[in-house]
Amino acid sequence: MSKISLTRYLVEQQRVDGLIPSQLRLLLEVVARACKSISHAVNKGALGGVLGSAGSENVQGEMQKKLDIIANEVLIEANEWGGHLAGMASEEMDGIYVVPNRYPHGEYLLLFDPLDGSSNIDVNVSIGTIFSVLRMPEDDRGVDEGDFLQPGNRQVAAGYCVYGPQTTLVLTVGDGVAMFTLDREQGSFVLTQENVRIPEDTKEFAINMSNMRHWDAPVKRYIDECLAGKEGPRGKDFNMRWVASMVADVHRILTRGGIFMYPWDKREPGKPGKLRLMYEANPMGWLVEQAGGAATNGHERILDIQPTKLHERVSVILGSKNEVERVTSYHREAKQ
Ligand SMILES: O=P(O)(O)OC[C@H]1O[C@](O)(COP(=O)(O)O)[C@@H](O)[C@@H]1O
Ligand SMILES: [Mg+2]
Ligand SMILES: [Mg+2]
Repeated sequence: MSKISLTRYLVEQQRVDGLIPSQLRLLLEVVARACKSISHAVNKGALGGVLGSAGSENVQGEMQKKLDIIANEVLIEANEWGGHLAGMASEEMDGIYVVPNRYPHGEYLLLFDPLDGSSNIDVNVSIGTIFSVLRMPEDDRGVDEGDFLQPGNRQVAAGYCVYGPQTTLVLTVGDGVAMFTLDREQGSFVLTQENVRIPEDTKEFAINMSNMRHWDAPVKRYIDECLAGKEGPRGKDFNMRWVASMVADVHRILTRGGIFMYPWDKREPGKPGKLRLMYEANPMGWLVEQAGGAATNGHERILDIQPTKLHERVSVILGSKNEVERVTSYHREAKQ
């Protein structure tokens, strides 16, 4: 059987199934090319001089790694000229990036976390790029931050690329989830799995356990019950995994199920959570839902949250449907 490249897959989505317009297909091809180029940079590691700190801070007050900045530049440069875009927003940029001369051609807005899992870059553990595509509001004359503040249920495409033992691009345009593996010899992404499904039940959870003493009661209750194993109320033993790269943890969940949580905690009570809504939780939440899973902030569906600012943070609970519903119900009960 002949291999199906990402390009052919997208052309089929456009022509045969009429699922995406040609402009969105081209945009996604440009994003994939940028990811390929980031993958090459990641692979060079110390040989390419790309490891280590950049010595600067981003808008969130986090130290930037060299690769955070390189990945951001690769995505901006690739999409500035090739992507039917009106504007871009990134974890690594304070404000939005208005694509020059976009009007009337820029139909879309692209948001990304150029390099997710920054703490893993230097130690050669999986990292990735997360992206989300929104439509540019039509009646608008100029691009401003307000145009980006759309809930996740308005995304037209979302995905990530994980740079691990393999480089894998995972994509949804609202018709299920497909995975593409980078064939380095051919230089192209090849379809390796379609109709990805997350099992509804799981015995595996992912959470940073070192924050346990700071959690809220519903999260503590859920994890306590998992830890109690066969003898506890769940009647089964659980396993734990925490890569500390959301892309890698979500990739595992899309591959074999599980629940991922980065909940609100008492360390910084004013912040809803650590992860960012627009370019981490929304794209991951949509991918997980498209694969039959669920994603909430403990109280509501992530995709229904109306953002109020670009770098808004959110509490995240996502993965196998029955587990996410259980944690969400514990939050509901605690509120009553
Ligand atoms: O350091 P911790 O608390 O384990 O947090 C890990 C989480 O932080 C993140 O690395 C945040 O992403 P960035 O690296 O893009 O800031 C997630 O990928 C991951 O789930
Ligand atoms: Mg991130
Ligand atoms: Mg990042």
